[in-house]
Amino acid sequence: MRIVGLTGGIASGKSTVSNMFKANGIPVVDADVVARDALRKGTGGWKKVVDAFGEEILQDDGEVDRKKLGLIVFSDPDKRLVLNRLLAPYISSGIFQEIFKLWLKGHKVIVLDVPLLFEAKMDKWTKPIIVVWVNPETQLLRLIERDRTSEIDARNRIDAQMPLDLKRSKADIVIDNSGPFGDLNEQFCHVLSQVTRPLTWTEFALSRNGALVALLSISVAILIAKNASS
Ligand SMILES: CC(C)(COP(=O)(O)OP(=O)(O)OC[C@H]1O[C@@H](n2cnc3c(N)ncnc32)[C@H](O)[C@@H]1O)[C@@H](O)C(=O)NCCC(=O)NCCS
Ligand SMILES: Nc1ncnc2c1ncn2[C@@H]1O[C@H](COP(=O)(O)OP(=O)(O)OP(=O)(O)O)[C@@H](O)[C@H]1O
Repeated sequence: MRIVGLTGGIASGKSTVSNMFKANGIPVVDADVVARDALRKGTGGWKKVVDAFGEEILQDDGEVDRKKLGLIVFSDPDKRLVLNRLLAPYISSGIFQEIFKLWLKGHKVIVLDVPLLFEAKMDKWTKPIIVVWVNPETQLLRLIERDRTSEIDARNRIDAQMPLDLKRSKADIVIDNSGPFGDLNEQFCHVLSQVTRPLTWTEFALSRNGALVALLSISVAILIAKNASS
């Protein structure tokens, strides 16, 4: 199974690109959805976060007030680190469960949409890595408009992530989403054909699966040689 990594900055257009993959029959594991489930009332993640941040982050119904928690952690790097550390095990195990389910269903290509793919070091599990890039002015405007938030909060959220230009430098494929939807569509068609084409022998040999097959073949060859000589 090929796991394609999809990442980018906040409001750079990852979900928009994810929806395009889904519309083309490619399943997407969305880390934001997994992270939301990890913070639902009564879960292990919820208990740890309430213990650390106090009941004042809760709404009347006991669910976490995400807006409130967001304002706290996006303006304080130390608190954000605490939240990240508390939720990380639940998020990674949730992501692997989702991947496993899709593997059992026999999917050949899936997309892993993880905003913090590089920060969480999950990039080594994905190939190719697609980075959705957008110019800083457009990113800020789209974020303020979509989340109906203040410029300060939007800037805090952008600054909470690895710089988008650095992410772009680590990408196998870059989608520039600074233009209109039509431009994005055009780039997406090209990307879709790239990620759905079969791997070349060289790409396969250099992949983890290739290394695994090589290791197994060598082990079998050694076993056969040992049996033949005894
Ligand atoms: C702080 C929370 C409650 C704010 O919730 P809110 O509904 O306002 O935002 P939402 O979850 O939809 O995230 C929106 C975007 O913010 C960015 N973001 C989220 N968490 C983080 C983080 N810890 N660090 C940097 N950026 C983040 C991502 O680009 C994400 O796509 C929430 O983001 C959260 O629980 N974050 C910690 C879990 C996490 O790391 N999620 C990212 C999945 S890899
Ligand atoms: N090419 C485009 N032209 C105009 N608006 C766009 C374009 N691409 C995305 N948008 C809008 O920009 C906003 C951010 O896009 P989207 O939600 O896909 O970003 P994201 O990277 O998934 O964000 P997050 O990290 O917060 O999950 C949305 O309101 C979306 O409709």
